[in-house]
Amino acid sequence: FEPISTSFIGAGACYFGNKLYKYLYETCDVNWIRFNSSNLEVALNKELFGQHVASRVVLKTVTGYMQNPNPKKPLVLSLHGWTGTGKNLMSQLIAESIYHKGMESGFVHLFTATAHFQHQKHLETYKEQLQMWVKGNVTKCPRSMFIFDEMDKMQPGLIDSIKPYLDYYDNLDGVSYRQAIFIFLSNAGGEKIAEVALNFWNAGQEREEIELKDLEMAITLSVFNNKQSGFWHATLIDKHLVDVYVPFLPLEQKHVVQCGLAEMVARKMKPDKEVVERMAQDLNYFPKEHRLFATQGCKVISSRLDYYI
Ligand SMILES: Nc1ncnc2c1ncn2[C@@H]1O[C@H](COP(=O)(O)OP(=O)(O)OP(=O)(O)O)[C@@H](O)[C@H]1O
Repeated sequence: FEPISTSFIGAGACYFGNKLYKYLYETCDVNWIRFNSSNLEVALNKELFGQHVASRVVLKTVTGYMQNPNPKKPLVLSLHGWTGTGKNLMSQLIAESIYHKGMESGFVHLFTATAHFQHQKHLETYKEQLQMWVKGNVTKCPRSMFIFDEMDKMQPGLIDSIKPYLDYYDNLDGVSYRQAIFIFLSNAGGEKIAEVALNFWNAGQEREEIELKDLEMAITLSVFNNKQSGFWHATLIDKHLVDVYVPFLPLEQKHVVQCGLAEMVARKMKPDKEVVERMAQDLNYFPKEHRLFATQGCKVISSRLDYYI
């Protein structure tokens, strides 16, 4: 028997203890994982410049998937485009719209080909480790996110090892992968996408008129034809396990200026358009005769800016 006051205090302490625990230690529940479609929309509009096709496709696909209580397979996105055009940034924005801790979440896993799967001779070990890692983490938290950067540098065959997890199975060895999210990033298709953007420009059409259907062929052709890429022969392509191929357009000078201004704001500086325009003017652009697209996108902005301020 416990006097009422002590049991109340005990319950209160337990409640707050539990809250504190959840606050300090991330848990796989709505306290830490809650998708917010409007947050994603706002972030895409505010932070990702010049990518109207990618923004639209990702917002629709991720929202549809996250709002489906019973998806038939995990979400698989493949992001393609020229260097420095915002593919990593996009993955970050998706992670932030789902996980309270964004990329810092213990449920978000980033793999980079050149860092994690460097040595060709270890391919079999990598395959085993990758399978174990994905299985272990989805067992711990079904709503786990796996991002594979530099897919075009990934050894062919490696991604095939996790193919069963991306498929339409109800469960595999008692684990269901249907709540998991896989995002592949690659430069494959970047040149073809740039070609399409250039054709629009040559024809006097607005960049904003470019639609997904204008770019889809460019991506799939490059992905299928690159024998060196991690996608080559990957059965996940043959089996149509990728839900959507997301094209990233090459960035123009005005987008580089936007990146520069955003960088100044991020550094808590007063945005100075003149400084940023001077920096943007000195960057390299292609094709040479038109100086239309930034060769390195927005990638070098944060280091370059230092020379101009
Ligand atoms: N479209 C964009 N809008 C806003 N910022 C961008 C955009 N593209 C790139 N950036 C900025 O440039 C830097 C590099 O971008 P990010 O890493 O996302 O490019 P990426 O497409 O993944 O490049 P890579 O293919 O070389 O890995 C980041 O600081 C990012 O914030």
